[in-house]
Amino acid sequence: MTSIRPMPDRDRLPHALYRAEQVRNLERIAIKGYGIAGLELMNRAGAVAYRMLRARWPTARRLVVLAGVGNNGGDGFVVARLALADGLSVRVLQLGETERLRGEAAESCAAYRAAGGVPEAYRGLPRDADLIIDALLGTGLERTVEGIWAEAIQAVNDQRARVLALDLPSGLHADTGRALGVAVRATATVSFIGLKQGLFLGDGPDCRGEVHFSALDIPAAVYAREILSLRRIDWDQQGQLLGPRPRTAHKGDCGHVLIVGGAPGMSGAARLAGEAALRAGAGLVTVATHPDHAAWLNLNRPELMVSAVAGPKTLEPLIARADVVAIGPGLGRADWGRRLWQCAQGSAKPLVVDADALNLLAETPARGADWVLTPHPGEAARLLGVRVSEVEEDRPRAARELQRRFGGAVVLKGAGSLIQGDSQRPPAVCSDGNPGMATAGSGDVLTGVIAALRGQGLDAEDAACAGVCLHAAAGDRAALRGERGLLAGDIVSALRAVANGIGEDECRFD
Ligand SMILES: NC(=O)C1=CN([C@@H]2O[C@H](COP(=O)(O)OP(=O)(O)OC[C@H]3O[C@@H](n4cnc5c(N)ncnc54)[C@H](O)[C@@H]3O)[C@@H](O)[C@H]2O)[C@H](O)CC1
Ligand SMILES: [K+]
Repeated sequence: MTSIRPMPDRDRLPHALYRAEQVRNLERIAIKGYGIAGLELMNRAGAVAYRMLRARWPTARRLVVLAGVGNNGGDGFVVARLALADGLSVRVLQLGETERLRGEAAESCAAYRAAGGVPEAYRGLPRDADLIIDALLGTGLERTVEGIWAEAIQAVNDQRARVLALDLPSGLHADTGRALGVAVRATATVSFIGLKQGLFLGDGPDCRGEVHFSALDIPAAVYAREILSLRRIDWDQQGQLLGPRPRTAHKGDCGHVLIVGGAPGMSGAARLAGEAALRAGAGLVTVATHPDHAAWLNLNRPELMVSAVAGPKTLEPLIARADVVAIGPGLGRADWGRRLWQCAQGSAKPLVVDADALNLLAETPARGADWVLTPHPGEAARLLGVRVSEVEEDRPRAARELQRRFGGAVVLKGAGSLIQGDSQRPPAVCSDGNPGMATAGSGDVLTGVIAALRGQGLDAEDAACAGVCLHAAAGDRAALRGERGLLAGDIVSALRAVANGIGEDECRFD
């Protein structure tokens, strides 16, 4: 029986992500190199999807399969045939002419007919479906969805029954995660052979629902023949990079982080970054900030050390004492911020560069071997001299170009933050996180977290990957009390429990 990774929990989802062409290559190797027929793969895919839907929604009795004219549709016919054999009520609504079906898809349709099934031309969605199976489009999506295909997808999104997408939500581009016109918003997606990177990029997080995966029992040796284009990371995996604290540890062993920022009126950004660095395990944290508010910046967080800096002369000794410098939160682009940025940039210390320091870098580009840049799409666009839409159109490409031009490790923030380092490893995309984290100060918290991990000995790329995942997992923990109204300070409050692997139900104190 084909094994499936049944539950959508990220622990069992593979970390390897692929583009459509790579999955087709894996299919080709499985078929040509291991003699697994295309029809056999399709039958396995349909069987996996059918077993998964029966386990996930055992009371669903009335299924509607929306079938396209390619092999994604073929998967749908397999599901329909199995449902029919189980005595469920099932209707297959065909988009495009059934006569256009070819190869394995035509054979699956014929098997469905032989079992007593009668495909119908799509003329709208029935209102009594318990479950809709989206078998319209998979990795063969070639163009913007229009006409009756767009109407059908919109009808699926407008109705209330649960939706299981086969391989990909129809209309979602397998490589970029962009919805081409319109895409199905699925309750769950079951992906086959290779987990598609588009499920974790662009519109993917909004369309995919729960993610399930099956390799369809393709031999592991097949995967050795295809390099990853992207790797999925999460805190469950990245947390391993931080071993337990030595019993003899003292604060000097855990890194001294210097946060530089907080121009007049923007002290909160520097304060958030500093507190986040403490909560992510830094031994010492100093905030170098504007004299206007230095005296009270740490009033209710005395563990933070605060120094008023007027310019390079007062900043240099603080940089000399630090292990890592995070510059940018609330820095501003006035003369004060500019002079501090030039001073920090000229130091030999590992840097984490965020917010206005990135905008100053965009004005006077430079390369850094050992820094971590953390742009959001707007800052990335300024650094690259392009429109934001071009960054968002192909995020892996934008991250690659940023790393090529500026060096170090780059975190391209957004839904599915991307990390591109200068090692031979493929870029990484974090699958933790939620829209509640799109809130003022969230980026400042991330800057503090990455700086703290850098100060605890991780290199730029590892600190960026682990920092993004810790920040996102803390955001998910904070979102247990609701995404709307989630504050950056809530993320800070969740860091400690998540960093120590303590579950939500194990700690009821704030
Ligand atoms: N190959 C195998 O052994 C397996 C494949 N699996 C499933 O197959 C699909 C990929 O199938 P493919 O036929 O390449 O493409 P699609 O079914 O996704 O559809 C292509 C089909 O649709 C037309 N089309 C493309 N874009 C549009 C559009 N915007 N509007 C309308 N029509 C469009 C195109 O002309 C083609 O005719 C894969 O995702 C899996 O689901 C099995 O899972 C494993 C074995
Ligand atoms: K689909």
